Amino acid sequence: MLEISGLTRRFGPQTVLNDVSLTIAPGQVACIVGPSGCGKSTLLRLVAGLDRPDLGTIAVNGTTLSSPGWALEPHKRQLNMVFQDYALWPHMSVEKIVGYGLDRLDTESRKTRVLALLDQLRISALADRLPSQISGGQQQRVAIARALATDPALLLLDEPLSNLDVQLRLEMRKEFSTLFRSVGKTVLYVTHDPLEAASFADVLVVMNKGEIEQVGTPEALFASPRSAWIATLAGYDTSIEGTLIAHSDERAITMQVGAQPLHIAHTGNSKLATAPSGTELTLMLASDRVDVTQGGGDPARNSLQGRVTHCLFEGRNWRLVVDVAGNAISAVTTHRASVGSHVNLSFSPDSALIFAK
Ligand SMILES: Nc1ncnc2c1ncn2[C@@H]1O[C@H](COP(=O)(O)OP(=O)(O)OP(=O)(O)O)[C@@H](O)[C@H]1O
Repeated sequence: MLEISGLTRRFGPQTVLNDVSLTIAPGQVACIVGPSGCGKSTLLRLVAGLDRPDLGTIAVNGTTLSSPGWALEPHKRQLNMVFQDYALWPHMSVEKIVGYGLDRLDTESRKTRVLALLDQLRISALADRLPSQISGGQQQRVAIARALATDPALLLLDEPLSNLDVQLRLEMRKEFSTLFRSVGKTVLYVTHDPLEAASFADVLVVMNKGEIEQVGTPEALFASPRSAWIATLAGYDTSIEGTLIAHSDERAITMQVGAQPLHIAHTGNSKLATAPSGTELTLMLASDRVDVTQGGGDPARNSLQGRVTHCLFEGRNWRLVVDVAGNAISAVTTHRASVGSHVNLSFSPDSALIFAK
């Protein structure tokens, strides 16, 4: 169990982590995602003991690792870290690297443990090779085997797949989902790729500007995203900016988009219910759930009028880019539309998300 409470880290005037609290249950795989610079690596480094917090505490399985004014040295923490560049010692064989932290074991036990790990990571055939004699994906496995060798309570991984090509990254996602479950470790995994994270995480931790924005299973998060950034990940790939005119009820509003009043029924957003008129809003839609019909029309609920600026063939469908008061809205249709033509865009309430800025 990893327990982080009120963690704050400042660098000069910049607060990089602000009052971050998080609990990860034993054996869970938690992936930290968020835009570049939001503080993901800083959080991982504080847990690893490579940096010290200004405020807050960190504990693993009830043992305090860090509290105000006090920090356990990194090598005394029951955890190991896998770095982005693997950090393998170039002059050692794979077998020596993996067994490096096992000097408390006798030679025979050490060999047995190392061979079992090499087997688990499917790199037994590479035991005698140097890091320079194996591929990036294999180096990655060696780094993980080394991190697991001392049986840590917590495994930390910082962007472990970012140096691999796309195909290998997809392969490794599958392997990670099996590996993490089979070793039963609590895992804290940082990545800038939310879909990588969602593919095997038990818990997604979304950070933004040094704070935790949302925590939950990937399915729960994508079903009810709390921010426009998370909504983008959940497939809401096109957006419209406007201003709140009025609430009709808690699930319907009128939003001014350029000269058009847009009446929107939506699935509810508690923050929106209290927003005053004049609030800037972002309406997010999924381009494959926007219906396109030809010609203008009455500005009915959940419909907008615009002009086609691009019509792009995508193999099976057409992607239209439609200008609505300066917003480039994307919509996927089964038929072509002429550039310059006027179209009506409509969407159902359950495919619209609205965020107040
Ligand atoms: N030692 C440091 N001194 C000053 N500022 C730092 C230091 N380390 C990190 N920062 C700043 O803290 C912020 C968060 O950095 P961090 O590396 O944690 O972000 P990140 O979310 O991991 O980003 P990325 O996805 O780009 O790796 C950044 O603005 C960064 O410039």
